[in-house]
Amino acid sequence: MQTLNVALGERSYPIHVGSGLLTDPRWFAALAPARRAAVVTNTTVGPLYLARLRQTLEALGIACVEIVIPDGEAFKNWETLHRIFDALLTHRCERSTPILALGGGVVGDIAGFAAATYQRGVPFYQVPTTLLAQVDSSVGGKTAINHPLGKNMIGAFYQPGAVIADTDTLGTLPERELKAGMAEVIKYGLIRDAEFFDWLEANMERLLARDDEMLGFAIVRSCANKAQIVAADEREAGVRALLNLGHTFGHAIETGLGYGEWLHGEAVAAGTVLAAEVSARLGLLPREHLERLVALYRRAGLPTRAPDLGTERYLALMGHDKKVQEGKIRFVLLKRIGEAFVSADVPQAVLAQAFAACCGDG
Ligand SMILES: NC(=O)c1ccc[n+]([C@@H]2O[C@H](COP(=O)([O-])OP(=O)(O)OC[C@H]3O[C@@H](n4cnc5c(N)ncnc54)[C@H](O)[C@@H]3O)[C@@H](O)[C@H]2O)c1
Ligand SMILES: O=C(O)C(=O)C[C@@H](O)[C@H](O)[C@H](O)COP(=O)(O)O
Ligand SMILES: [Zn+2]
Repeated sequence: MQTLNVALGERSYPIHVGSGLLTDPRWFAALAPARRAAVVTNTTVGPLYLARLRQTLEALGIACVEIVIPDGEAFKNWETLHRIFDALLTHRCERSTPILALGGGVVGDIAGFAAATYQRGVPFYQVPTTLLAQVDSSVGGKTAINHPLGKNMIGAFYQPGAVIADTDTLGTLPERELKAGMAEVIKYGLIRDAEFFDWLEANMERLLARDDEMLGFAIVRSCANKAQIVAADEREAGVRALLNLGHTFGHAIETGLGYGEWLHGEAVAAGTVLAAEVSARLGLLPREHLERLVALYRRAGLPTRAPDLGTERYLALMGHDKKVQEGKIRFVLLKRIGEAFVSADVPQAVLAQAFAACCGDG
């Protein structure tokens, strides 16, 4: 078991990572003196883990209001958010009633946004159950729902009171979801932690085989990287934008195909290859580095080619990116494995060349 800290002054919070946390009341003691808590989960995770969490909370004298939403990216929307508000109101949840998100990034993002806005903000706890959520989405306070025109377009920065990541839950995670989570793990290596990238190259097969020790290390190292970035730049005025590597293209893929066809991590992997291709074509990233990252994605079972939406459609979709400033799309590019930066100077011709090189069946 390891605990990290996200240092944000009086809003600092711990990230607990380890085995058996869901059944150990110690990690949930911070919820007291609440006598009730609302647990938001979904139709897949609920049957697997809600009873365990309920028992743990009951041991602390906390009764559970259970809010079970449909499963999938397509449900990270207004309608589901309203269903959560309806349930909170129907059960007379109060300003002091904590909301817990039990599930992957979809549950975490939407429950977090509900917590940020219900009665102008109630206590919030992340209990992530996917690799992606344990290494990325549960940390840092970005909460949101999707809009048909763009990913995560409506949301709030709202930090949790704690992140409780029980690594045992990864035992039931489908293979495709484990691989999708690996895209965000690899991201930390690419943007700032070259040593971690080397380690991932050395250990990818053991990670995919769910070696507990390896996965634990990867989760803690990822969270440590994210915690440092968030502590330095909570609201993405600067360095936090690097966490968006591959996302300008990736979000366009997710939105363009309709939410859910490609998993977020899959879209981020293909989007990162596009960002790396642009970087290489601009003479910024050596081709060998591009080849290394493509090889690692392949070994992780992630896509390295993007769908062929056409340059015009990509540009229109990317025009909604949250990093757009004064109408200019800002891209996260790579200088080498371990160093990324933001650039608004990507000529359209280079983008078109990168799409031609990296889209379609190849
Ligand atoms: N807020 C952030 O900083 C941030 C960061 C990265 C991604 N995200 C968002 O996170 C979402 C993706 O998250 P995700 O990859 O966790 O997807 P997800 O939440 O859809 O979960 C993936 C699938 O795994 C299932 N599942 C979850 N835990 C399980 C378990 N332990 N056993 C079996 N099945 C389980 C879910 O029901 C779902 O079907 C996207 O909406 C993305 O935009 C947010
Ligand atoms: O925490 C961040 O900052 C990130 O960018 C993490 C990303 O992995 C995540 O997908 C995030 O939701 C994207 O943020 P957005 O602001 O582009 O919606
Ligand atoms: Zn992401």
